[in-house]
Amino acid sequence: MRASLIQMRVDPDESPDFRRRRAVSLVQDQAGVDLVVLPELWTTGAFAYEDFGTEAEPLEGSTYEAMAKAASDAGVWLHAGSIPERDPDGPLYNTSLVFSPSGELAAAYRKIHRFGFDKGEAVLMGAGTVPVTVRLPETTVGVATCYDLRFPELFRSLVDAGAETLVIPAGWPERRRSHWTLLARARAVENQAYVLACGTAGTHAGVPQAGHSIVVDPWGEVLAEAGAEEEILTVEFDPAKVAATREQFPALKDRVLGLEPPRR
Ligand SMILES: NC(=O)CCC(=O)C(=O)O
Repeated sequence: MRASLIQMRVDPDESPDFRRRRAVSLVQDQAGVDLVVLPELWTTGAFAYEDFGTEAEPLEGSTYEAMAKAASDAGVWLHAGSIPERDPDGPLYNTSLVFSPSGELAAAYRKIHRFGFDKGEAVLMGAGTVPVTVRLPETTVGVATCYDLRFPELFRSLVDAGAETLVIPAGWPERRRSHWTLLARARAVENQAYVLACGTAGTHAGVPQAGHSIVVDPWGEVLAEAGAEEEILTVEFDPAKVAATREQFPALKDRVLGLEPPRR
């Protein structure tokens, strides 16, 4: 299976509209791969909190339409990263969209763990509540978004639902780059799954982005890692390696669920 992670530069030099057109053309250029991944909130930037409200779109808004068409033009599965979604009856959500090669929406995932503690995304957006997997012909994909990477229990629930490949769009800052690569490898090793984690390049809202999109195999080996600038990271991987790893080193079978609370 071949996947391309489009590590887009997100900075104030271009408008969200211009970047959307650029994203369409970058996705169209990936015809021939199986899966294309874009980063988190690439229209605004994950830290451009003041733009969330103005750039928010209904689920089936302009980014949805552009990405559905780009997926079908290229004939690829497209994880289109996430958009600031305006729910007509509720708050904003950080919502990821996955399209099939015919341009149908295959999944929408509202980010569960919002970043910012008592400000930013954590107060501007609502929290999703439902983990999401998507069946591709070659593998079952579990989706998560950026800060979710820090919460292993979400990934366990995805694995319990059959996930073999974990796809994580992000807008991760340079300041915590060491956490990004460490956590991506940890999620791969503990879940014996592929991790495809796609970040952004550039600087937006004064926050330099880490880039360093990364693909990790179920043994924790890094198959490919981008640099800090805009880059398309294309990688070939074998989905059958997940079952093989889980069979040869069956640690997931040794999970003990429902532990008693610790004694004090
Ligand atoms: N957009 C995000 O979720 C940022 C996450 C982050 O900076 C971190 O976990 O560190």
